[in-house]
Amino acid sequence: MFSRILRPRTVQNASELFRAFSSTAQNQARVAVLGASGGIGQPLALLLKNNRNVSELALYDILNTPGVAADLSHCSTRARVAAYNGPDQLADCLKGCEVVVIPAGVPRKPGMTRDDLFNTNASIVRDLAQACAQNCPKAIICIIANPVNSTVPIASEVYKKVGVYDPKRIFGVTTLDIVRANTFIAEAKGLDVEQVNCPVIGGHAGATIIPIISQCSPPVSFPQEEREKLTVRIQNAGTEVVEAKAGTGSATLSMAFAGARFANSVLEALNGVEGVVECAYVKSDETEASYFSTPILLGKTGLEKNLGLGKLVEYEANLVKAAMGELKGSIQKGEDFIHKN
Ligand SMILES: NC(=O)C1=CN([C@@H]2O[C@H](COP(=O)(O)OP(=O)(O)OC[C@H]3O[C@@H](n4cnc5c(N)ncnc54)[C@H](O)[C@@H]3O)[C@@H](O)[C@H]2O)C=CC1
Ligand SMILES: O=C([O-])CC(=O)C(=O)O
Repeated sequence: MFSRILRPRTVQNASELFRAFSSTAQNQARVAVLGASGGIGQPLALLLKNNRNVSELALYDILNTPGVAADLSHCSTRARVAAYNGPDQLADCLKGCEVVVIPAGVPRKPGMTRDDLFNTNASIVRDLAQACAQNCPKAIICIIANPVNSTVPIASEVYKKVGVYDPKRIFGVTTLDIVRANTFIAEAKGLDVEQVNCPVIGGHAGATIIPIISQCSPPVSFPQEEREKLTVRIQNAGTEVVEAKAGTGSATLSMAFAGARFANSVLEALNGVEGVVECAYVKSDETEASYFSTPILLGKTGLEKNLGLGKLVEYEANLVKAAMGELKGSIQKGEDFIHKN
């Protein structure tokens, strides 16, 4: 039985990612991964296969899902695995799903911004969101595909068109930014990374990634120059990986880790666990940008309560101000794409 109560404004630590595997889930869910054969999709599917909150794992991609599913299905965990290959099988994949995770789309190469992926990924997310809206309108949708600042508005506009929009059920996954902030802060301060919890708000691209180090738990402090360096490192961490991978892709393993953590938090909240909090990019009234990531209390129908920005120090408040232009532009671009296509 679940008994853990998370304090609001906290996020889960790393060891909790695997906790569901050793606990007894009350309700198990059918979970789909769209883009399951990819660099993120495969390790994410492995982590979800290992999660006791998952009864059925529906793997969809435009290629190679039979092989991925056959391989995964031999793991001696309870989740049943099924492969769905190509658009003709997408509807069957989605029927009955309570949670859908979407890492489908092309990754960056060195020199590209996340926004440079828009031309390819916007239509991928549009088509997948439409299938979700038609086949599992009540499912919680977790969007990993970049540019997240635009793909979440894209999915939302598609749901509006289909007539099933519920902003409490559509999330942009920014968990990797929190995972990175926790890791870098723990390294800098010699802390146990599993005890560190630093909210990251805003969006998921460059200057829109805003670590709120002043709200870190346990409290940490840095001289201003060091705080700025740490902030910039968190903002550029995706690029750090893109450059290290030298043209072969972007973060996959750490993203699978982060995506599995977010999906597990959603599943636990669906199961009635109270006090589950994650930062995520959602429809929001917290700032002048109509989508914004803040700590979110998750519940049985997705977003239960937006916990807001909390108290910011001047440096952080200025980062929020500086992010507004880019964030609003990316949101508008996503919405326009659906209105014009
Ligand atoms: N939100 C975040 O923090 C992060 C987001 N990403 C983003 O995740 C996305 C995926 O990255 P990777 O897995 O590394 O790429 P990848 O290229 O290794 O895998 C993408 C998969 O999507 C599949 N795909 C393409 N079109 C599809 C469609 N219409 N329907 C279903 N599947 C389709 C491909 O066949 C491929 O298997 C990229 O857009 C990347 O920028 C990556 C890291 C972090
Ligand atoms: O940097 C990228 O393109 C992939 C990503 O979103 C991340 O690693 O944060």
